[in-house]
Amino acid sequence: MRRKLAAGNWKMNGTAASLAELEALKALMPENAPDVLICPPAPLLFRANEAARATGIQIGAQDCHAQNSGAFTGDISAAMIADTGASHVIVGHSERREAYEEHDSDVRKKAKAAWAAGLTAVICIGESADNHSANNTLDIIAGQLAGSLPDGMTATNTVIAYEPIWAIGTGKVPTLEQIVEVHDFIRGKIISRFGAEIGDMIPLLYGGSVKPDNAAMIFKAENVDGALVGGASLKAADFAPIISALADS
Ligand SMILES: O=C(CO)COP(=O)(O)O
Repeated sequence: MRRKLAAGNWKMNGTAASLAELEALKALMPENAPDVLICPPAPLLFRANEAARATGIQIGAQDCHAQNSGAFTGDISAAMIADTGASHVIVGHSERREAYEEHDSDVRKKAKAAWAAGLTAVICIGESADNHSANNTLDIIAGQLAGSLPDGMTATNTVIAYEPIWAIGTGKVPTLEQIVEVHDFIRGKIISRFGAEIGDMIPLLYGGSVKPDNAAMIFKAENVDGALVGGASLKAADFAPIISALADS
């Protein structure tokens, strides 16, 4: 059985006061809750880990540098993230690919740095609106998987998040058929490259406008093992029903 994961990406939102949402979330979570991960902004990581300790909620970062240390002003390394007590780091989010021109090769290096620090890498992929309209989704995804996933992926060191860029923050969500098609395709690709023992066990998340009212539909897809949620992860009252929908799927 693959583990289910409800992951929240707070992006550049939240202050220390927002960490009260962790306890609120714990109170609203069902007893059979799947794994839950919150990725707050980097300055909150230490405090988030403290606040989450009694809740069972895991904490992750939103990006890391590919190097362990050095003259990289403003950056943070995977080792530093691990030092806060965090367990995961998102790499290759489309907002970073776009705003910082991160390419597959950068994402691959960051994922390896995450592994070296003992973190699970949440590797993001997803096609643009133009590629979606031109029916190039599967080609783009195949290229991103080939380029962004390092050799050495195991059943526990990686989570893959498929986030169509046109669905992020727009309220637009692919149809269930489209979600099934892409996640089945990703599953097939990782099984053929890494073998069934690994490829079958990697959790695949869907991300892009996941909300309490569409989560159950999204989790119907057999190869969707959870979600990477932006806006609706900021408030416990919005994230908890998504977690419950995943638990019930
Ligand atoms: O980018 C996302 C999560 O990483 C998705 O964001 P939204 O859920 O706000 O669309």
